[in-house]
Amino acid sequence: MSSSAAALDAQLSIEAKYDLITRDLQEVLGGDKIKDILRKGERPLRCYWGTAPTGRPHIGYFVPFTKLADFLKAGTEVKVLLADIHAFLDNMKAPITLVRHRVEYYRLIIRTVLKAIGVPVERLNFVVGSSYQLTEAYNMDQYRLCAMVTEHDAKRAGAEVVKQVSSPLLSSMLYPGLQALDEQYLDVDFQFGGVDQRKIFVYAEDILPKLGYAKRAHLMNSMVPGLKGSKMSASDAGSKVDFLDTPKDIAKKLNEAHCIEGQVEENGVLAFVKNVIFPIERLREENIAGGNADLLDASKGASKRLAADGAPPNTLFSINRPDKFGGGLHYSTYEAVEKDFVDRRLHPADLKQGVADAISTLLEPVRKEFESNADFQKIAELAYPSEKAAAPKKVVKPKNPRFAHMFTKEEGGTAETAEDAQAAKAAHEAAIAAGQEPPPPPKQAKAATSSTPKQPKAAPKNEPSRPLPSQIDLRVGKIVDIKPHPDADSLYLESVDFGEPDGPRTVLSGLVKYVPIEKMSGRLVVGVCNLKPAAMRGIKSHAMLLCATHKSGKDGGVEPVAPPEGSQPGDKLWVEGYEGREPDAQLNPKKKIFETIQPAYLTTESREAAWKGVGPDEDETAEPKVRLIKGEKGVCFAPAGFEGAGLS
Ligand SMILES: N[C@@H](Cc1ccc(O)cc1)C(=O)O
Repeated sequence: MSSSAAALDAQLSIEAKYDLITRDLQEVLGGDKIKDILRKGERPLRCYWGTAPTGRPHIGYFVPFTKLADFLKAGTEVKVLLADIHAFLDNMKAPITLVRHRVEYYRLIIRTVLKAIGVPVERLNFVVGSSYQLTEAYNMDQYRLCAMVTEHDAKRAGAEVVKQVSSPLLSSMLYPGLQALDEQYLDVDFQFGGVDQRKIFVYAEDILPKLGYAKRAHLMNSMVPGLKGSKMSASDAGSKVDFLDTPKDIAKKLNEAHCIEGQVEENGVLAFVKNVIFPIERLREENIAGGNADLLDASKGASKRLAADGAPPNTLFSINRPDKFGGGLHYSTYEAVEKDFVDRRLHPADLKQGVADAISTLLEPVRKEFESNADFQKIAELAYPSEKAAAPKKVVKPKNPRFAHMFTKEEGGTAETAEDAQAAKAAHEAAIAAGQEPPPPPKQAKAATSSTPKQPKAAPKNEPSRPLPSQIDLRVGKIVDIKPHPDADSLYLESVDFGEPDGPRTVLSGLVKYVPIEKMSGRLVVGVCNLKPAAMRGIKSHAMLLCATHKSGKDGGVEPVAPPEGSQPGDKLWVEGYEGREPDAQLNPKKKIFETIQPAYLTTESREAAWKGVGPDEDETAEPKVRLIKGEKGVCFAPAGFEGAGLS
């Protein structure tokens, strides 16, 4: 520890240290344990942050990095785990032959970036997972753990972190257990990670005491949406800004970022300003105030200030706006940026430009280091050899692409109009095709300055070019009346109360073969409420019940999905991560919105209803993520026996 850092650390009160450790976090589990250790003052706190060296790290990593600085400032001993074994346990995200090169690449890039933002790297302790995970003691513990944990619990723990596939490898089930053991073997008081690690953290809290070890505390930062919205992950390239991108690359990616005028929600650019730019600049100020200005020495690889020369005092972030658009802008708080943006005094184009400049400034020393260091370049090439030869696009895997049993000819009788028939057929085909082809890539909105006169096919402004799961209106309904359809043997004719003032809706469902009428009557269901009404054998259906189809196919059974316990008719349901958006009033059949979203509906191994897809705000090559379908009261479930089922 440098003497100035030690001095600062000694000056801080216990509360101040705790506040520093926990500021900006989304969640803290076991904060009391941390306070106890601080209070006793017998030894420094110890923590670790782990990363599995898979894809190239990108600027989303800035978020945990500023926290590492906070931990150090509060006198905590910080380890950075380069979890090499985890990198291939997770569905071979890093091939075993490449993983050691990736470890070196991660080590180098992380160190270089940390230096650039003024984190005292010499105080960090880098540890490679395999350096202790192959010992006899660790392995014996890992077997003991395996003898205590069910497959179900292990899968559940990894659901948000480990890639979810239909036939999971054994390795993916070992992953969370190893991460739990790491806390013991790295001898820490707390583990820090993104809130996506929460299930693994809770699992660790449960399992370590059973193995006779102490339960650790867990600190979680929120998931910052990528520039295109949603979590930034290392394993999907494309739209993410790489730490080694040139200013030109950065400007281009920013230009394509999701940033709608006046809108704060789902705005990846504003989120970046809030979660990265201000914390980094605050760190810079604190380094100066704390007598650690040496960390900001450009000759040692630190980046420049993001406040313009001559900006008013306290400025942390300046936007170099041309005079003709009102001139430079200078901000000392994120709130002020947000306010200007909401009040439309700050235009998206200027914000994007300002953020692109800021990122370029932050990354300049990183690129310089890379360009002047032949070893660094060699490691990058070894770690990511075929990077330039475009990697094959990942395909969204087939996921029971069976479309609604009510709309197809065999199940639902004949559709009445030619248009309905065509829509149903197209829907069916789209559902099947979704298994073979990824959805079309998002179209980039043209910059405001574009000289292209017209783009007839382009999606209107503010509207995503691929459907959003939130466009589907999912609601809790109650079957208040049910009888067989007078003219179609396979259909029930139901009255379903969706809590609407106009009374219940008429709904047709092709469930006669699968669910006895008495089990349907009075049941709470999940309705898809904004499909264009479709007539079948003379009666129009005004919603569709979301149903699970057994993983072996319809012969295995079809059952309506249940809304969360305690739900009321009319309660809204949504796909996790897409809450708070208004669904379309009615889905335009020509846009095939439901048809694109539906094939990615499924149930998890614990029967939770979910959507496993790639949002329009994500890179289309990203791994589809499992996001639960839920409401205020909890998650929607399929009945027993419908694990890993399709939903339609
Ligand atoms: N699970 C972490 C990586 C990690 C691996 C092992 C650990 O002990 C800690 C963290 C991630 O998703 O990036």
